[in-house]
Amino acid sequence: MANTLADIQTVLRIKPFRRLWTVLGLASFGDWLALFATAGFAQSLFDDPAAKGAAFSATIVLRLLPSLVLGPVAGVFADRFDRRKTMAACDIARCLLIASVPTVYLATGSTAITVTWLAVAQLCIEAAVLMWSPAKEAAVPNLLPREKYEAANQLSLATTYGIAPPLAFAVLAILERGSAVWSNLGTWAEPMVLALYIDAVMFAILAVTVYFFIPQISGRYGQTAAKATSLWHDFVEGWSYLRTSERVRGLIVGMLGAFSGAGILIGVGTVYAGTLGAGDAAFYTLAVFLFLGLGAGIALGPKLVGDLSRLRWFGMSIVLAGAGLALDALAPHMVFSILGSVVIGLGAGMAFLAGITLLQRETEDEIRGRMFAFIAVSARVILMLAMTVSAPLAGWQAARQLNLGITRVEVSMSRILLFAAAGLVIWLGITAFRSMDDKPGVPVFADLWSSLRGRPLSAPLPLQSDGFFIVFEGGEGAGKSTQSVKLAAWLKLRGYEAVLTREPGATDIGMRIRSLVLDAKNGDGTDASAPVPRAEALLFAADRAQHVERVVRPALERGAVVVSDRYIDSSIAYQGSGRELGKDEVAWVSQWATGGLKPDLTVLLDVDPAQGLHRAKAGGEGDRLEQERLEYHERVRETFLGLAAADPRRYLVIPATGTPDDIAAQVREAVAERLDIRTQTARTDAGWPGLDTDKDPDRADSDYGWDTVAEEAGRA
Ligand SMILES: Nc1ncnc2c1ncn2[C@@H]1O[C@H](COP(=O)(O)OP(=O)(O)OP(=O)(O)O)[C@@H](O)[C@H]1O
Ligand SMILES: Cc1cn([C@H]2C[C@H](O)[C@@H](COP(=O)(O)O)O2)c(=O)[nH]c1=O
Repeated sequence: MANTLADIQTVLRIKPFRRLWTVLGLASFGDWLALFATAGFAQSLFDDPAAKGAAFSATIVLRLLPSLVLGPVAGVFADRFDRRKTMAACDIARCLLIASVPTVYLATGSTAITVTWLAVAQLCIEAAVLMWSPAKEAAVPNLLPREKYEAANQLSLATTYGIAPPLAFAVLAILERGSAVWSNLGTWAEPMVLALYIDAVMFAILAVTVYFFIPQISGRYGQTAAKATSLWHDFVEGWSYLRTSERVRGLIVGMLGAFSGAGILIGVGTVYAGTLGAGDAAFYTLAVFLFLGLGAGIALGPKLVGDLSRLRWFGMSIVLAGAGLALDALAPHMVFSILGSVVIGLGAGMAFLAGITLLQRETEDEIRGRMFAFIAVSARVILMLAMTVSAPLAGWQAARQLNLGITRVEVSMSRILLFAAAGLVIWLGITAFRSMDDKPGVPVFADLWSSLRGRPLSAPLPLQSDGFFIVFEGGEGAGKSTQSVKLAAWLKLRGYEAVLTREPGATDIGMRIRSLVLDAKNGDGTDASAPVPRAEALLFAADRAQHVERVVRPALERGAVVVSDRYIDSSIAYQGSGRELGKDEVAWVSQWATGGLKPDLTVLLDVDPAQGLHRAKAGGEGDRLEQERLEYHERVRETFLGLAAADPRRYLVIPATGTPDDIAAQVREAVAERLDIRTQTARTDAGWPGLDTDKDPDRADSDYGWDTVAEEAGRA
């Protein structure tokens, strides 16, 4: 379901989640503050500009290293122990470690000791973050109903990446600007020292909040005894879960694909920006647009795609990010690069949101922490690897000009790498899509288009069928009844179980609907009691739902050949075009009503409406629809022909001007080809189920009327 502001307000009304969200916001703020304050503090210990730069980047690298060692076990902790206690303990640890850095300096006054301790503290802070994050991610689903996960994730991601970093920078800027005032108080009040102490106090408050005010985070640990299995067992269990769950594997493959693309993009970014000839600012401009796209994807993605399957959305978003990379790789001008960056951001943002939400939905509480830890660690490793490999490669070999006639493109190693990244990401996106698709058989673009318009296509209901579904369509008097009876009789003669049926009216309910929609004068004898167009469309759809569920599906599941006089196309033509209700809308209603059941073959008997109506009325007035004006029937005919032209493999169009026998021969030929009848012997020599064996197919018209059909099919 697409999220609205109301959904976000709803999740914030859930007290435990509101508190956890506040904790998350403050913790993210604290993390960013700690990261940059420690880096800034390390810088302030040196005077030499080169040493300052090295100190800054070394502090950040130190924060990334522990994930390689500790990452795999962090998730085991999150799943094994009470998550509330894990989070509170990590917050206390962070408080003490952050406070210790300036304290060691103040106490010893030694740069060497402080730097050494800072390195140790950085490693330990990161270890605490590694334990805290999967515990928090895994706890969220225990506080919310399933359908609210996505809105909660939107809120969390916006807080972590949209609100917390600028707030942390703002605090650092204020502390720096006011340094002239508070530095006079002593070394302890220098900007970065103050920032670290403020941060430490905040983590202490968070520990208290988590421990005493959000008991719900404990979840199952609140009720059950501690686990009896070993840490190693839990670790191995996490890995084997990855092997057995195809969906979770698809999710992880997709997410890691996206991260490898991001790593290559960051690695080649500056060199690539240079090939655009747009000056030094080009790299930063592209980064800004990338983040704008990312934010838009997270904030607006769910609203944009509406009710599109989230499993499909995930794969499609990754492919979109890959397409953005390809656009960047080929961009002849800065404008295209900006567009490419926005597309990458959009795709990555949507994939990130969908991925986290799906992982929360798809994984059991017992294993969730390990899955989140796995993603966090692999993402960091892949990101670092992709950056370190692609950055030096990007500058390899000078760029060459490629003349494309209308424009010149600078072909450089950075673009080749971007193109390779695009290929990789698209391939992984498609792989993830395939392994997770929950609507196999539903065309991807039609589904996406319908979802953007608010009506996603539903997955076809499962059908175990050896049967074959043939439908006759066409205007009034085209000869559908004549031909369907002939075909059913011929099939029976060949030994098939042929079920002859029709719409509307193949079931008891259908008979009543038929009378409601077709009787020329209803109830009081006036047109006022006739169904209005939308009611008419829904009545036909209701008849169809009953018909498919009670007659068609069971017959197909038995392996029968079903021959139906009219089906969905009649609704598209008569109600969609004739009544001008909209072909797509009417098709969607029928698709839903039938659970997506499509005919294997549709025989369209094409007749000039004037001629067909003349035949059908046979001197009488005709039913309510036959009394419609000629233009109405012209529209119906055009629509039938249009549907057939759009899918020629599924349709056989026969002009209804030949004799009934000529037409029947053409139909038989097409059906025989599809059922491979010539190469088969009759299925039974003893007779046909439900029919007398001595019936002559040539007399089928008179012998096998609709009553026989309905009885055979078993009216419901
Ligand atoms: N090929 C044909 N040539 C001439 N007349 C035909 C042909 N096929 C059927 N008819 C006659 O046309 C009339 C209508 O035929 P039929 O009931 O089979 O058409 P239909 O398409 O099922 O009509 P409706 O849409 O009204 O149910 C019948 O009298 C039938 O004998
Ligand atoms: C299934 C279906 C039918 N109709 C119309 C078309 C005809 O006018 C009648 C059916 O009469 P028939 O003699 O049985 O062919 O109903 C429709 O308008 N929409 C539909 O979906």
